[in-house]
Amino acid sequence: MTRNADSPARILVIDDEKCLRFSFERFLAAEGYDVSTAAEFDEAVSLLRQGEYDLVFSDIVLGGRTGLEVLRSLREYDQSTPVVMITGFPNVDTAAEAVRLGAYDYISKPVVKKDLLQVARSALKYKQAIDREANTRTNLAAIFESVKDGLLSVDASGCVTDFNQAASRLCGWSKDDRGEKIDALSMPCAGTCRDLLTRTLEEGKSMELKRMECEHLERAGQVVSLSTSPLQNKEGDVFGAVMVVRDETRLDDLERSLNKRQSFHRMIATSSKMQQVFGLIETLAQVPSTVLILGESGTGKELVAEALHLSGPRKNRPLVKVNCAALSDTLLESELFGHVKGSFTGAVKDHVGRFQKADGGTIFLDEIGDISPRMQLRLLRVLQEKEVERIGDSTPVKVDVRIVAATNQDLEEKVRSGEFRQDLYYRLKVITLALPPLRERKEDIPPMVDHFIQRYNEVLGRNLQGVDQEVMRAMQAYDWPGNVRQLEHAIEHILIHCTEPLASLAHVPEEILQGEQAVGKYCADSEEQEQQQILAALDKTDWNKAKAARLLGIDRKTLYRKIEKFGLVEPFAQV
Ligand SMILES: Nc1ncnc2c1ncn2[C@@H]1O[C@H](COP(=O)(O)OP(=O)(O)OP(=O)(O)O)[C@@H](O)[C@H]1O
Repeated sequence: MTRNADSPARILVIDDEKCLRFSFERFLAAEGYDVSTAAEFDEAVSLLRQGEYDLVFSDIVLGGRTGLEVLRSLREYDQSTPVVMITGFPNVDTAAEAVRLGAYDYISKPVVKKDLLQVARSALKYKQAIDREANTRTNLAAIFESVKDGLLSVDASGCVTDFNQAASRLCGWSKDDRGEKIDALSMPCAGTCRDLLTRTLEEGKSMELKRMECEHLERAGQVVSLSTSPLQNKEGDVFGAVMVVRDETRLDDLERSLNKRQSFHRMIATSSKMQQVFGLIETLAQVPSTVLILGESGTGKELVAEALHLSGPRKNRPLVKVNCAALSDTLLESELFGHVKGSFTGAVKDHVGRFQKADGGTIFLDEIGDISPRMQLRLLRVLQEKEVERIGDSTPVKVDVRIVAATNQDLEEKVRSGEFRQDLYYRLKVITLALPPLRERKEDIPPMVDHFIQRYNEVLGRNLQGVDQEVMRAMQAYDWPGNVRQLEHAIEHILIHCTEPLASLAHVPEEILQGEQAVGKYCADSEEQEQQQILAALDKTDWNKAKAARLLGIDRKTLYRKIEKFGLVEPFAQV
């Protein structure tokens, strides 16, 4: 029978004296209690079995039976309902005995109304407290079982006192393990949790272990976080410990796949175009063929070369990078092939070339479109013969080097115009890998912004939390002629100019706000066009070379080299 919490307390009065039953009923009912009466044992037992009582008054002598028998019968199925014995003078000892056996109290005849009501109130209060405790316990047990985390408790001696279903599922414990010492249990895992619990008991301190693979035999790859706390009494004595086992396997898997998609080596990108690039890099890394990386300046060609090297079997051998546009022809030749002492003025000692330094590994020839016809021929020989000749020494040296080249120029056009050797072009473009410009993969901008903020926070010792929505909108609207390099510079600019936690438009470089599209995308098809683009950028920026390089989206060093190559002079300096 379900009882409303507001319904009056139900009291059963058991006595064979009619007038006592009558006066008890009257006194108690007047107080608002719901009172029933029984004159003898069988009737009492039957009423008790039918209904839920909050309190029982029972005469200690009931014809041939006793109040003790009523108590015993009730306790077979109900531990909490208080029973108060009613006793005449000669039976006081029996009543006291009844209290020892589990009766709540006794009252002596003749019963005074005041005493009756007082004992009723106190017994009902006691019953309420017991019910509350039982409810709490039931709720706790329900919570204990319903939480997804595994919970386990041990006593002071390390014996398992309890664990929930999640703990059985995660750790493989069974009913039989209750009461066993945790360090004697055979566990299907590395047993890290057991060690942590034991230490918690010994040291009386809470402990935590984040994300560890627990080497569970039946749940391969299971990753859990553990936290333990000592159970202490008011005096601070440890009387046990609890452990929470959180299953992080799914999170770990998710993160792993997310990471895989968000970054590849040092590259950040979520766009499908870049996912394809990542996949292609993985495939190409396994073959020794020459790869030509194409893409506008700042798209990440150098990072692709790095990823190609690091994803393949040569990863433990050197990756040697050469920016062909940053060196003069003679210097480039000596850098690539090496020289012997005295082979030219200034060759004061032997020099090992970068091809030899890269032996067994990879050489990355950046800005390959810029090399002179003489260098083109020398390079062709290396590609054909797989050997190099040092300047001043005609003995060829065998090299085992994978060649990865990159350019932001239209090599095909250069071949047509006779600026680039066709045979070398065909040797280089065995496999081409084209990197899309940033404007064609704008979904990569938010993760890159986060990445660069994190990087420059570290470099500059700052704590920028991010950029506001307007900044992100402006960044998404902009076309980024300088691609990722320009985005990176923009974030560096923001970090330098912003001291607030969140960057706003006021901190964003002007060219992005004005949607300036620089001087046309920097991807020159001919030297003449290239020269014009560079001049336009220099003009626009009053010959501020850092700004011009940013506008062109090329490296500052490359710009200096180009200025030198084309013999460009600042108009003001000419006067
Ligand atoms: N996907 C990316 N994730 C993170 N950083 C990137 C990414 N792509 C490029 N960068 C960064 O942008 C800058 C330019 O990249 P990188 O030098 O590889 O470009 P590039 O195409 O070789 O340029 P250039 O043609 O001028 O030599 C570097 O600082 C690089 O770390």
